[in-house]
Amino acid sequence: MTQPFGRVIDGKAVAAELRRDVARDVAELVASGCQPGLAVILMGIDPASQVYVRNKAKQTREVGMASFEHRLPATARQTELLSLVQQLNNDPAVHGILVQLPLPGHIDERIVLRAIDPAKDVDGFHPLNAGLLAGGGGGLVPCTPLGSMILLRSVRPGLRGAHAVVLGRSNIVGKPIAQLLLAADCTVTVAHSKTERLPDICRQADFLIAAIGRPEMIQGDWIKAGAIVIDVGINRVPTVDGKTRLVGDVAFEDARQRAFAITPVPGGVGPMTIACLLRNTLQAARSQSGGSILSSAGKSLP
Ligand SMILES: Nc1nc(=O)c2c([nH]1)NC[C@@H]1CN(c3ccc(C(=O)N[C@@H](CCC(=O)O)C(=O)O)cc3)C=[N+]21
Repeated sequence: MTQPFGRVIDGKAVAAELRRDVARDVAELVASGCQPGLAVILMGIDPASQVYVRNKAKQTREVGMASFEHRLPATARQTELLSLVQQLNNDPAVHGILVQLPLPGHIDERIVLRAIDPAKDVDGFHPLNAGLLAGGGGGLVPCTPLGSMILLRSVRPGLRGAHAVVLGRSNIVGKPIAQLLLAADCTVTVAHSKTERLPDICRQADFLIAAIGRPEMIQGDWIKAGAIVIDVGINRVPTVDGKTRLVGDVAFEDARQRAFAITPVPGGVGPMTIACLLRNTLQAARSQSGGSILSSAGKSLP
């Protein structure tokens, strides 16, 4: 018998399945003479970024894509970074470009993200892709929001009419997730650090998407009975024995008691982010080896 509450959503397994699908399609594309390629630019030595880049390069090769890594010192000038982006924009072997965030303080992130060819913008951060998402689809969708939607749909295929509460309003996660939920006919509330009576708003959520970056801030009694909780937070916190461990934005064990289903950290949204990056690279390679970036316009969002 399946349990009515406390189901843990296995992001690792769903991500592995998605990567298998991507690998199969990559093989097909390679057979037709195009190997998808993903280039990552890492500037400086942010620890979270290091983990991500390591996992990503390995998985890129595992699905049969070419992986290109470019490292710049934290002190490199913005013009140097921009000319590298330009070089990758013009490189036909590169179908996807990812500039690791955060960037050092002397770099204007907005200028850099706007310099990436929107057709190669596999993070989906370019304003053209953000605009296409707001307009209902057709561009490249940010990976973490895409992965969160796939996990949500893995336990609740029909999302229509449900009240989704998104905690966080970043351009990278909160806003694009809100757009995807709206496109799926949810009623969407976007809450953030200045929101008043946050626990009460959370208690109204059929779907609670936590993307605020505060370790275990969301308490068990903020969760509506039977809600689905997607925890996007990846926070490294110290343990008693002097090591560190990863926790989400949600107090997992307490929330699990009340939720219908919940994503763990690690092993939830994180692995989906990388799998979706590969999916986006495949999509980008396809449109560059044939159609335009708008060729999938009208195609339904996840
Ligand atoms: N342009 C850009 N795009 C990004 O998508 C991006 C970025 N910059 N900068 C850094 C953050 C961080 N990020 C992670 C993705 C997956 C895991 C992941 O797979 N985490 C594993 C655990 C890994 C571990 O054990 O440390 C998990 O949650 O199960 C972690 C972190 C993407 N980021």
